[in-house]
Amino acid sequence: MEQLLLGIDIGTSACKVALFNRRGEVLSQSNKGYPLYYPQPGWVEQDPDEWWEAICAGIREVLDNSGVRPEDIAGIGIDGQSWSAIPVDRDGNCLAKTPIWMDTRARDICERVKEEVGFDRIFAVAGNDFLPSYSTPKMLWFKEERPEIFEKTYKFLQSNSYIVYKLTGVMSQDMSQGYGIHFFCNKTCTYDAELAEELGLSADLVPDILPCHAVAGTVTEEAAQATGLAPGTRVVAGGLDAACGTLGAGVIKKGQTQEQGGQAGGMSICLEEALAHPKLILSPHVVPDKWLLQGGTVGGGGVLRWMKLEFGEGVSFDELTSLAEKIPAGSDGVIFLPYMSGERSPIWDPDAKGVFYGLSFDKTKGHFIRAALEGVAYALEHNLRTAAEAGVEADELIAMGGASNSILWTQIKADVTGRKIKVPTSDTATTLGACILAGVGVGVYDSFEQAAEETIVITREQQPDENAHEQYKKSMELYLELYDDLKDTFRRFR
Ligand SMILES: Nc1ncnc2c1ncn2[C@@H]1O[C@H](COP(=O)(O)OP(=O)(O)O)[C@@H](O)[C@H]1O
Ligand SMILES: O=C(CO)[C@@H](O)[C@H](O)COP(=O)(O)O
Repeated sequence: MEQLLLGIDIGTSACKVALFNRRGEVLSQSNKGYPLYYPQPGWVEQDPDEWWEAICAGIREVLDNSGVRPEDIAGIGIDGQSWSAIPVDRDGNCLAKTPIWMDTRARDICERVKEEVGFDRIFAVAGNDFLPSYSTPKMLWFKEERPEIFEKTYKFLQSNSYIVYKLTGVMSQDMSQGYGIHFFCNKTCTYDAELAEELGLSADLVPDILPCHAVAGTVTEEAAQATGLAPGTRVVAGGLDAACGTLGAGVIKKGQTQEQGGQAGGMSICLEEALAHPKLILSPHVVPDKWLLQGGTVGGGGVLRWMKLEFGEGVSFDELTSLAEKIPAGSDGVIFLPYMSGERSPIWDPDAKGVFYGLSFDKTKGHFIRAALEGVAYALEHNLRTAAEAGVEADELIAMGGASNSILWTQIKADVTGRKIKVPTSDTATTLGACILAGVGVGVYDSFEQAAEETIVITREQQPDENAHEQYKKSMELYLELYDDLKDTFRRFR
């Protein structure tokens, strides 16, 4: 009997479900979208039960289209977007929409708590700054602004944990997503109960911690009814989407670096120690005893998705990006600041705005598209330079996410960063990473190294062009200067 593995990715724009064989070949996959809600300026939230509905439909579609026996699925791995704060009661009922990773509603709480508890005390445990995008401030927001919900809250769950619960009835917290909780010690991967109290919370509000590849539970009869899965199928704890994508891109050794091309942008540099930087993001890798020093930007693939929705008039991504092919590197001086919901690393400015600079009558739609693609690449380079300040040098990049489908965009990132970019088989690195976790957890693979060896194939490599890189050094200076010149304006007119 072929041992199959099912990967589920709770992305920002959609959930992806993919059925893999042990060689990492996709037998069937589905993509089911769900809405984002923007109820107030700075608020971005999603409904976990809409995630669940989409995932049930996605699993059924994959099972129907593949024709496999559900019993042949040896394990299920789930990865999800970062920094949720899903309040659930004792019966696991979701009590409210969750603010997602772009949401900055808790910004005032962050400023107050950092005053009261102190940056150093928090950073010493978390290895991350106390910023509104993270889960902890969102838990405090529920406590202070929605006490009627907070009082009924038994646990706050992460995105993947909520779906693990819906499948198995078990509430868990995986190590990689622990980084969203500031009383989770990134070095020891344990809770600091004292810091939880100092922050005004309790470690009892989050589930027990599991390694990402540990079996959290098995599919219940109820979940089997909802999905078509076989009852008893093993489900592992899973992890952070960026970390699973990093694993699925084959980044499991020190210095290897993932380039993130989902809605969010950024990178993850694999480390063998918990090396923090106040302007970057530290999380455990989903691979034990490894860590990821991450740059997480708001404007990743989502910038192009927004342009396609608002200005694309039904064209495909490739048709849209083809307009940029004819525009020279640097977009004839047009610069785009991709700060479309404030910006996370390395500037951490919730007031920052998206900006197109350098327009004149001779500029075309192609200039807008190319400047947008380049702006995302400048944000990536800004994070790589920040990591270098911490003594962490990223060498070659390995691309993942939907944006890695674009040869032009990948070339622009190579030219801006001056680094070679390798692209694995397809943009299913995130679901493949989730499946590798399941495969190691249930014994299909003996190790992560063996799994990566068997499943990950690099299909193309893109080298930086020296002339373009020289041009981009100048554009990068202008990009950085524009933000420095505008940041006070962003704040005064927030
Ligand atoms: N062919 C393409 N060219 C450029 N960008 C693409 C292409 N296909 C998808 N994308 C981008 O990839 C993003 C979706 O990637 P995905 O990894 O599915 O993100 P998420 O998991 O965050 O939903 C979209 O924002 C879209 O802009
Ligand atoms: O914040 C991070 C990682 O630190 C992002 O990875 C978000 O989790 C969104 O992921 P995508 O939906 O863009 O894949």
